[in-house]
Amino acid sequence: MQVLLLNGPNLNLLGRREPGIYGTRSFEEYLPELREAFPQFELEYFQSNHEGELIDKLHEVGFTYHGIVLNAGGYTHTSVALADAVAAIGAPVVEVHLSNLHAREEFRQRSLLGRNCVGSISGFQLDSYKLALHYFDGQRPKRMGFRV
Ligand SMILES: O=C1C[C@@](O)(C(=O)O)C[C@@H](O)[C@@H]1O
Repeated sequence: MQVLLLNGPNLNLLGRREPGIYGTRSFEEYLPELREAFPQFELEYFQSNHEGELIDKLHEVGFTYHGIVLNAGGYTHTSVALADAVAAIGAPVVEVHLSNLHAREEFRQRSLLGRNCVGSISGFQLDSYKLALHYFDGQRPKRMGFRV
């Protein structure tokens, strides 16, 4: 089952960018740990600093993948177009953030995407992604008590 991990602007600098807020590990460092923890999923990772590329990626996988874990970075708070793309596709999207948005500046406390997502996870650093994948794991079809 395919799941897309989609990161938006500036998340390519994780580990170097404001480490007091976002931690000291890059996403590339974390990814193998995530893949090991969830061997049941085929995890594809895509990052872009460009709004249109993020939208194109959502369109590309949004009608075939099992789910999408989306950290839209700053676009979370500004992008109607990205929010529309999340609403347009069929795959469920879980919004994630490393930092606890509720404990930050007021402009970060509003997500334009949130209403179109199945849920939002914020504040658990890189483990926010793990928690999102646990949600998708719980959504897998089960038969006779065994995972299929
Ligand atoms: O780029 C980011 C990262 C972020 O999405 C997070 O993961 O905590 C929070 C956003 O407000 C910020 O613009």
